[in-house]
Amino acid sequence: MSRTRIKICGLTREADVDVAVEAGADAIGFVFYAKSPRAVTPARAAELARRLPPFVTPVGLFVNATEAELQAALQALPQMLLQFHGDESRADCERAARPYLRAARMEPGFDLLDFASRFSSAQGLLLDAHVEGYGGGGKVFDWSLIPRNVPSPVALSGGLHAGNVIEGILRVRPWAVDVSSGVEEAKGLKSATLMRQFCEAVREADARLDEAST
Ligand SMILES: O=C(O)c1ccccc1N[C@@H]1O[C@H](COP(=O)(O)O)[C@@H](O)[C@H]1O
Repeated sequence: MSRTRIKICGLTREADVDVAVEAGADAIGFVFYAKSPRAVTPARAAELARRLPPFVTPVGLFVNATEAELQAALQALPQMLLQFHGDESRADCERAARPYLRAARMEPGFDLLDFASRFSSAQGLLLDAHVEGYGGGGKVFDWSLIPRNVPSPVALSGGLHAGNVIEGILRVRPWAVDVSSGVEEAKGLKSATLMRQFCEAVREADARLDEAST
């Protein structure tokens, strides 16, 4: 049975966390990047993460964070999965000795297979569109740029919403999907309706994959 994992990223309010969990999110992202409109402090992220039930993973998103910033966030939220979304090297990603996702900023000419081999210690690769400001831009990239034989689990991201995620899943067959601006009513403020619609669309895509395989 297909079960595409769902990550909803950039949550800043308790009510949004509760709806995301109830709608079926497997992971909730907290943005530790001060320039993002969705940025939260480590203390605030820890407060929000206290609402998560077992088996829903908190994910900390970093963009070129300093060692002190990374450690402060890890101290507040020791159980989180790390997501590196900037220009971090493999050594940067490994320095905390924690499981991590590495974001690849997809654009024509980008060699994803080379990137995957450079970041083979990542738990998975998160494929996002190349945008100014590193991410969260709501931009879809050309999914045909993704080779078939990516050796790591792939989280498809970049401009996803309830209206295009079914097509994304059917075409790319990712391990997970990740969404931020596509489920927002305003930057950093998630919409309960859009989050529910997004999760329902993912389940619909899974049902279609199962139907196609019988
Ligand atoms: O959310 C942000 O503000 C952000 C800032 C810097 C880097 C990444 C960011 N978010 C991540 O970007 C992708 C795509 O987001 P969207 O759905 O296109 O808005 C997603 O993985 C977020 O986790």
